[in-house]
Amino acid sequence: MGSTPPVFIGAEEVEKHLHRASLLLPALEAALANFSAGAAGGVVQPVRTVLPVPRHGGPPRYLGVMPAYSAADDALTTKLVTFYEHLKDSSVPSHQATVLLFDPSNGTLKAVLDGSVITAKRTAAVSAIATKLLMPAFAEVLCILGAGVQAYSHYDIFTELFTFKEVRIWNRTKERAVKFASCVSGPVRVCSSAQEAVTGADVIVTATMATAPILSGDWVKPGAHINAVGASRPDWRELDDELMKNSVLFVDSRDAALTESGDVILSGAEIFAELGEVLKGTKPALPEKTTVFKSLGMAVEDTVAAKFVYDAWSAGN
Ligand SMILES: NC(=O)C1=CN([C@@H]2O[C@H](COP(=O)(O)OP(=O)(O)OC[C@H]3O[C@@H](n4cnc5c(N)ncnc54)[C@H](O)[C@@H]3O)[C@@H](O)[C@H]2O)C=CC1
Ligand SMILES: O=C(O)C1=NCCCC1
Repeated sequence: MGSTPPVFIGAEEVEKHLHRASLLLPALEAALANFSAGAAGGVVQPVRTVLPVPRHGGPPRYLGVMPAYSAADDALTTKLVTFYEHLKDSSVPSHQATVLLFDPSNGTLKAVLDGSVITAKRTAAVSAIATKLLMPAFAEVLCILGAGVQAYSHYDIFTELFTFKEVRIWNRTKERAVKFASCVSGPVRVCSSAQEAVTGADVIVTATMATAPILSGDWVKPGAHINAVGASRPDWRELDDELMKNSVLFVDSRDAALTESGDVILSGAEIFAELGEVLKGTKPALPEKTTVFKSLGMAVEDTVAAKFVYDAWSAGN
């Protein structure tokens, strides 16, 4: 008797079962806390392997390999994600991902899932978790720097969960920011400079492919909260030294931040806590201070998201 072949769950099906990123919040909060509990939390997750794809004269290109096992969910996955700086005249997204879901009891591959929707939604949901804990009371202005895939997923969950009076966007190429403002469901102010967008903002999301700082500490309102989502290589930056050194720094994973984050490594900023430690209550949130959540993205976030989608898909089949 042959074994059952793995199912393929494409982007449309993933979107159907994960129409709102907020559906992932309980599973992600638990996964972050379990991760930060060490061995007792039952998360097995090495820092991702990132393979450069060399090509003479070309822009940076990488393949990331992200395995994780979560005992609480009894779920085993690995995500394969390529991230390529946009090639000129390419319509291909800069990030493309696939998640492989295994049966942990026997090692059999059960499903191959589109990972791009999962990556967009779980990243935004984790930023929303950080924001709920770290943003100042009475936050009124949301500012998004970058107008790509992550900008859209962050807009969706932030406007679902929080009540901002104003949303602002800036992008290096203004056309993309204008397109963003015309595509999303609510009013958005398109700003001509990052400084204009940031000034007076209470919550800031940086989600660009920048390799040098685009956000300066000078511009940031004291007490604001920043979700720093881009700059996932040790020599890439989104935030300047002043902001990194004068904020309270939260990360998803200390090991990953000290291996992969140019903003952390090159500024020498001290890490205050992992988000999971705040969720467990072993570290305080300090929302009255200026706070930075440096997000790098963790494999276990993909594990719980893939399990969520697979379970919903299985229930409907
Ligand atoms: N922390 C996490 O869990 C994750 C982080 N990311 C990172 O988030 C960032 C955004 O990802 P996506 O929205 O998928 O990418 P995208 O390619 O869809 O959008 C990137 C945006 O950055 C802008 N941009 C490109 N180069 C720039 C530069 N040098 N300076 C300023 N802006 C620039 C582009 O105009 C574009 O609007 C990337 O750095 C990506 O690697 C992506 C997935 C997960
Ligand atoms: O967590 C992820 O997935 C990614 N993080 C940084 C950039 C590539 C994808």
